[in-house]
Amino acid sequence: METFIHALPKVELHLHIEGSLEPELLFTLAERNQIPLPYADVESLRAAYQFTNLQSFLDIYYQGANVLIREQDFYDLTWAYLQKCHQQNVVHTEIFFDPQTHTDRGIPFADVIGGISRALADGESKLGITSALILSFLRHLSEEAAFATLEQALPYRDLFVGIGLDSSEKGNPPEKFSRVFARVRELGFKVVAHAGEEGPAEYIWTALNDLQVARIDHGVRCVDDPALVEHLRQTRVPLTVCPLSNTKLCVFSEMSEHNIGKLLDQGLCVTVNSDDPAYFGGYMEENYLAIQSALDLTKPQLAQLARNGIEASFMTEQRKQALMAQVDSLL
Ligand code: HPA
Ligand SMILES: [Zn+2]
Repeated sequence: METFIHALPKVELHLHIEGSLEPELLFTLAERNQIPLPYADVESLRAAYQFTNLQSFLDIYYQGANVLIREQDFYDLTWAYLQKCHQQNVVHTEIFFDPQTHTDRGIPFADVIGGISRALADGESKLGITSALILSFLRHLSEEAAFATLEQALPYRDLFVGIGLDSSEKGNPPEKFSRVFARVRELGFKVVAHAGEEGPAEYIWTALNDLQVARIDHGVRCVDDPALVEHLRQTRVPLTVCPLSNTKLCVFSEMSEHNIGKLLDQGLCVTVNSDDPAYFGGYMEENYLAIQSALDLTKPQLAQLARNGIEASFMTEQRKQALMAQVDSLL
């Protein structure tokens, strides 16, 4: 199974680049930028990665991002992630970045997007990994702040393809951002949003109807509403599911309780992703392996998950067909 999972040409659609900051690089950057850390060493930092819910993770994740200061830091962060992709046969990745986490600390937007984009260009020319960038608004902040971030981003509009919505979900429903996403759609960007991770199935409906998203990030709580499951099955609006994230943040008590296998068998376009791999214990292959062993998934089921990732991506139809054929050739 390990060989089969490795051989699958994998597409990642739900990855926060700030969540790929491994403790070792975090310490290196803290030293380089002379940022004091409340942890003595890499081991004690890693030991602090014990989460009870989304917010307990976000508090540590935003603290970690404070070591990212220079354009080169954003390059190094992104390049380290792309090397992981290369090792794990991830051939295409669509990456979130959270500009407000950085601009609110006085880091220029240009340095954030510049460093990430420069690494992505090298990822394509040196490693053959294609990619797209998705700017994500922080939903615990105001709609006004999201509008200001959009304005700041527009001079760089050629560097990203879409806009998403992340951070603390409960109490920050999608409709809080209806107007800014209407503007985002007018400008021609793809729209995605985190919904139904911890928040209710209702937030998935409003992400679909108010924000008119092309994909739902997470979405696992759709099962609380059978009419929504049927809608997702019929429309094949993709869910970018993150199994290790869901168990680390106690969305499911253990992997054997995860619903990705059931949703797959019901015909929904569920995909496998790593979310914040440095914090949740694994990249794409570790996520595939974890669900395979806990849910006893077969090779055809794993291949269908890989096909769903290809289908759900923003790649050209031609590239999708070529990758689908590669998956099929493995069965
Ligand atoms: O899983 C997540 N959910 C919401 N916000 C996030 N920001 C990084 N990861 C996440
Ligand atoms: Zn996420």
